[in-house]
Amino acid sequence: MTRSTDTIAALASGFGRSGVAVVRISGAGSRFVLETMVGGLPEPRRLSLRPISDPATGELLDRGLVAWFPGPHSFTGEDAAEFHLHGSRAVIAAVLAAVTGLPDCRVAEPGEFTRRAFLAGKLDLSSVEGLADLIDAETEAQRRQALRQMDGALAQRVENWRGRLLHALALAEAELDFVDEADVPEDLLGEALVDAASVRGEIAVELAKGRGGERLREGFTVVITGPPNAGKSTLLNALAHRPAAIVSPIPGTTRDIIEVHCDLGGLPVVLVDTAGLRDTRDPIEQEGVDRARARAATADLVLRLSAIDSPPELPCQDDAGVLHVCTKADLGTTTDGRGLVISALTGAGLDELLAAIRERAAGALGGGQALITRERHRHALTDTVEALDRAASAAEQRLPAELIAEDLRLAARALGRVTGRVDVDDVLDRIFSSFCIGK
Ligand SMILES: Nc1nc2c(c(=O)[nH]1)N(C=O)[C@@H](CNc1ccc(C(=O)N[C@@H](CCC(=O)O)C(=O)O)cc1)CN2
Ligand SMILES: Nc1nc2c(ncn2[C@@H]2O[C@H](COP(=O)(O)OP(=O)(O)OP(=O)(O)O)[C@@H](O)[C@H]2O)c(=O)[nH]1
Ligand SMILES: [Mg+2]
Repeated sequence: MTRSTDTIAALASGFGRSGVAVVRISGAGSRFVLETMVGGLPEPRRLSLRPISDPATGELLDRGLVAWFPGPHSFTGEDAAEFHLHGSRAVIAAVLAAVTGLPDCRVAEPGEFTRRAFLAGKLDLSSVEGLADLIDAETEAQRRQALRQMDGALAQRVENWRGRLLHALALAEAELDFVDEADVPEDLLGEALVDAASVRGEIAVELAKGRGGERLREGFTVVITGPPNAGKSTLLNALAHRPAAIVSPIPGTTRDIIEVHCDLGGLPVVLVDTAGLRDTRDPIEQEGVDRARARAATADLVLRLSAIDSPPELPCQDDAGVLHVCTKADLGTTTDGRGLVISALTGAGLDELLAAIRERAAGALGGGQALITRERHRHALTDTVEALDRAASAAEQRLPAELIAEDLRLAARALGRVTGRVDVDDVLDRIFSSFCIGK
């Protein structure tokens, strides 16, 4: 049903009512769509105001801006078109129905425009991922990282490494060709191994930088824990600036995990409210407590709350993953050694708490210069380093040059997975299925 030769159409702008909505079309039938719905092809790559009508009935559907992008110089590489419409549900629905009613035209699958752009060689796989991240970016730091990757920062670096490894491989193979001859020009294999070692070193530096790039995509997770009634939900609401969680004086109010995405000075932080930790006979509350413990175990940072008018859980020593917070400061004064002191009621201490979270997040997310932004990249680069290590140890053991060449080949191949030069089929569906429709 979903042929790659079909002409595809989709709403590219957000769903629901908007000022202007963009319907995108790509494929060989784009020309026919324009001829039948706007009476001809407008000037390429310019917006032209045109009446848009239903080809079946001739009824006017909207008066909008229309663009024509003849292939191969389009986003997908195919003939493509756009309708910039008045953004009502009715106009969008009518235009999409009209387009997809034409022969060999259908609604696009999620990510299908970008998939076609990739298959046409317009984007490499890491740029596709960067594009997906750019669409999902919620904060400034995420936008910068995504744009850098979309623009090829990772691809260029990986292609540089791969080119050098392919050169080293060529040297190793040349040595193979020379084995039977008396005068091997130089130590070709030795030179190949020196080059490979320098590539290995550069990749290892990137791998050693930590998971800042991956964390920046996902957000720095801060889990609020503590006994019932400590003021966890109240703190979440105060930091989120909205009543995301129910607050009440009854201990055991929160059961489900509640997540709020925040922008802390450009850094993505996911704040998580959890059930108060206590032993309980209520099976539903117990499930909440179990979930709270599990979530805290995977947090980047745990805020361990205790109210000033209840005994603290000693000791209150902060460590890399835990910050102790004493809540309800407006109710008392004995705060010695109980960590940061706040009152969600008066707002006291909240700025200090936010600064402490931001500082930890900034440390964990790195300087925003990471090349590795996904586990997929980390895997491929780790495989590359392992193959290069095998090549080096084979050389040390004076094993046949064929074996060394084979490991160099495997190393280059692992790098090729990052940009999608090799082994793409298994990752394509995974990457494109995370796209929204119209991209
Ligand atoms: N209206 C509209 N805005 C948009 C997009 C779009 O498709 N439509 N984009 C969609 O993501 C982004 C812009 N990205 C684009 C990337 C390449 C081409 C393109 O036509 N490339 C051709 C020609 C390049 C040129 O002549 O400068 C090519 O690569 O051959 C268009 C948009 C964001 N804004
Ligand atoms: N005076 C004062 N009361 C507070 C403060 N923060 C929370 N409270 C009150 O403490 C009670 C419990 O607050 P919650 O935020 O629901 O506490 P919780 O830790 O989420 O409780 P559970 O969901 O039951 O685990 C509510 O009545 C809040 O209004 C504060 O800073 N000062
Ligand atoms: Mg609560």
